[in-house]
Amino acid sequence: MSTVLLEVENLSKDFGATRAIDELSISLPRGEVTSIIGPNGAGKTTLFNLLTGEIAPTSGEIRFDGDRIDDRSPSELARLGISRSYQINNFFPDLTVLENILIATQSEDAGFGPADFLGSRAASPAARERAADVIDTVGLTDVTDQEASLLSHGQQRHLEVALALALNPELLLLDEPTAGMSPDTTAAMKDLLGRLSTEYTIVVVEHDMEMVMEISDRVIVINRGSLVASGSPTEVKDNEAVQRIYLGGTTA
Ligand SMILES: Nc1ncnc2c1ncn2[C@@H]1O[C@H](COP(=O)(O)OP(=O)(O)OP(=O)(O)O)[C@@H](O)[C@H]1O
Repeated sequence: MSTVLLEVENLSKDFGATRAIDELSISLPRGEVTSIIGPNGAGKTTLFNLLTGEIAPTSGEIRFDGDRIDDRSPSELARLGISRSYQINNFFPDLTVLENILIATQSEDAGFGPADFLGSRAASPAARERAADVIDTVGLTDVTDQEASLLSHGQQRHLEVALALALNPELLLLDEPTAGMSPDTTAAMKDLLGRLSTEYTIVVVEHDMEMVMEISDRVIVINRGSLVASGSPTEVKDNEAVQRIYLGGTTA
């Protein structure tokens, strides 16, 4: 088994005259936590959307476990073992935590949507067990039967991660998991990512530099769609080109 799980080679993405990703090549080892950082407009969200199949590249290749995936849809990628969390709320607000997770678990079957959901009691014992595991992992067991809309902001962000975990991924892509969180809930998310890092390969786009430095095995810095630096948090922090980009500032 190769140590490299995800490879990006000469990847470019143009939006009209804007080149958002410019001949980018990176490779992500299996089992590591990689954070992607860069200043506003650097191309982080575009790269994330390319990795998750939301948009197609203009040129270049993305490979997962050796196979090309740059022409695959998000649901095909989910079946291959790549799942993502969203910055925006991606759950059904009127359904409970358990019901949301059960829908995500079953949505691996093509075309399955909330209208096909017969209720949590109709779910198979295996699906219920998987859902309970995922809910326990993210620390939402106490609110299993609460409507998602009634959860706190921090709990809703944890539910977003749980939805990605419900698909049983190998690679977990997290889009700003601590966006808008208080220091307490940020600490809870940091704990969760620490626990998940023993089981999954994780890619995070994150603005909270303290968190990036704490949770990452590797940090990839991009600017204007190109690679600026890649290495351990300390290597990247000490890199002159990185320091120039951030002009001594501490936020992404
Ligand atoms: N759908 C689009 N249409 C046109 N231009 C786009 C589109 N999406 C992104 N861009 C442009 O591509 C470049 C990279 O944007 P992107 O959102 O990927 O950066 P980012 O690093 O995620 O920024 P931020 O930290 O501000 O979210 C920017 O110049 C942006 O204006």
